[in-house]
Amino acid sequence: MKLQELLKSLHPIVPFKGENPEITSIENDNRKVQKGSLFICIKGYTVDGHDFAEAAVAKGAAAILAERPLFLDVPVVLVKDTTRAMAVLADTFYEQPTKKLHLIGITGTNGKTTTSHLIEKIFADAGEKTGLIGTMYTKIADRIFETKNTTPESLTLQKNFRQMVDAGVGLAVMEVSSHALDQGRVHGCDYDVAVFTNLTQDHLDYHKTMAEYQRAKSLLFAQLGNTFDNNNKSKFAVLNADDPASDMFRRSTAAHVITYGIDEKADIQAKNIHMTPKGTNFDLVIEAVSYPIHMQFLGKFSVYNVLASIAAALVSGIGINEIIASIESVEGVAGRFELVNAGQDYTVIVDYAHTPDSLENVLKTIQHFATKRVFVVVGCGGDRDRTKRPLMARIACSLATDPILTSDNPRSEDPLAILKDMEAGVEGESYQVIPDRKAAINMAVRQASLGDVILIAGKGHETYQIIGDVVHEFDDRLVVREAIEVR
Ligand SMILES: CC(=O)N[C@H]1[C@@H](OP(=O)(O)OP(=O)(O)OC[C@H]2O[C@@H](n3ccc(=O)[nH]c3=O)[C@H](O)[C@@H]2O)O[C@H](CO)[C@@H](O)[C@@H]1O[C@H](C)C(=O)N[C@@H](C)C(=O)N[C@H](CCC(=O)O)C(=O)O
Ligand SMILES: Nc1ncnc2c1ncn2[C@@H]1O[C@H](COP(=O)(O)OP(=O)(O)OP(=O)(O)O)[C@@H](O)[C@H]1O
Ligand SMILES: N[C@H](CCC[C@H](N)C(=O)O)C(=O)O
Ligand SMILES: [Mg+2]
Repeated sequence: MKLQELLKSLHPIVPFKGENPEITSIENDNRKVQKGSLFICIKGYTVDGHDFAEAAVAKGAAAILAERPLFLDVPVVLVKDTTRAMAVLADTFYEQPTKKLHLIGITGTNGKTTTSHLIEKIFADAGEKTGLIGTMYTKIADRIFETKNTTPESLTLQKNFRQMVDAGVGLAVMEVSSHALDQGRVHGCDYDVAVFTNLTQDHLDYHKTMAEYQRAKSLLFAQLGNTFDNNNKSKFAVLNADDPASDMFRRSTAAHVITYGIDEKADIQAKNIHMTPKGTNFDLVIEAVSYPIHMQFLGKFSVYNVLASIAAALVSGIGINEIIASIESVEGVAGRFELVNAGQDYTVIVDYAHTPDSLENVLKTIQHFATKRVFVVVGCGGDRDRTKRPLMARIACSLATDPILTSDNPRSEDPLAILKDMEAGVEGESYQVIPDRKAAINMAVRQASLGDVILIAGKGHETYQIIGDVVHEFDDRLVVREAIEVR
């Protein structure tokens, strides 16, 4: 595509003039630039992309998009906000791929990864080629890629959507983080369905207040559009009737609103929830018709994820019986309430609970079936919301008999300082502090006996531990398995 044609999509008040090279790709990382690339300079939180423009030209960049004048041998196009412009250009360059996909976005503090996997499974079982973007990976039909962020920036996102369209994908489901909404990473995404899971404390390091965090989440619903029929497709907001934040999201959107819930009246409702050691049974009630559901997950929080998935699939036109069959066949999602069985006579669960609410939910679920001691091995991530640390420690101490406070991903912080922050919430309580995560897991395994439960919380599917700048191999599931085997 020619540079001038690409730039038209920015709708400048005065048209850009000058040279008109062929643009072969768009990049915002100089290390990925090839001959003919348009290099976009982004002023980041860590470094300023403008500082890499010269290196980009040396690698063959044909043009530069910047926020300030740069004196280089290729055309330099100036805009006020390169991040915003990048979303527009990416959408144009990749030929508006989201218009060709049925796109479902999921936001909320907890449950996004789980719900996105459930939705993906329902569509796959219905015979659709699927794509998924989220915390664990990006999946494009049968190919899986590792991802750095839960929601990538606009350039990567639109490129992935284009690859999905080219691979014949019909349904794309993605997690939409509050950071992504705040930073405009999803500008240009033409969502058909937006799903809200729940809003509880997390990420206050970034958003500062819960009101700001909620405002960021509300953008997904506001950005569903203001028309009722877009190419004859209706847009839907799927909201959690039991979460007070839904009211603001309902008021933020022109889309049709479908609610799901347990306690409050909702369009899609779960009643008579009954938990067994093997799963959860409930009655799904939709417009006075009741369907018995036997799912293999545990916990009230899992019922919410299932209801949200059912709602998203229903408004997308999948039949209720197909949806139920699919949901009932799901065994679980990696690292979410994942059982580790290595022949031991006590229960071991690895779970990704890294917020106060998720830790509380998981421990309360365990309390439903635990008859003896409950060990919890838990830490808090470094360079993340500090205010959740004492809360998580308090929850661990009040809902487990044997709390062991340890490290999660300390990142650039001192692990002992993070533990001090946690301990501030549990003065006078009885707990152990073992900063080394492996030693903490070993301790739980050494002390557990017949009928006890060990919950290893916070890292779920993660296969690494970040200490300082170093990413060490670390998988809770493998570490605990080894501990059980050598005991
Ligand atoms: C605070 C934040 O959101 N940071 C994101 C941001 O990084 P940044 O602003 O520091 O980027 P930077 O390193 O300064 O780079 C600026 C520019 O220079 C370019 N550059 C940089 C180096 C170089 O050698 N050459 C070069 O061209 C970069 O490509 C970039 O265009 O842009 C990066 C690229 O998109 C993101 O990967 C990065 O996420 C970091 C890793 C992060 O930790 N983000 C977290 C807070 C986050 O976004 N989390 C949410 C999920 C949370 C949840 O729901 O639990 C998520 O969606 O992942
Ligand atoms: N609906 C829910 N409500 C509360 N807690 C939940 C819910 N679903 C899952 N959890 C808990 O939260 C943890 C994380 O779940 P999941 O990975 O699905 O959430 P997420 O929103 O994708 O998280 P992240 O923002 O880190 O990507 C689970 O391991 C479980 O402990
Ligand atoms: N997406 C979350 C993941 C947290 C996982 C936990 N293990 C940690 O490192 O804090 C975040 O970046 O805040
Ligand atoms: Mg996730």
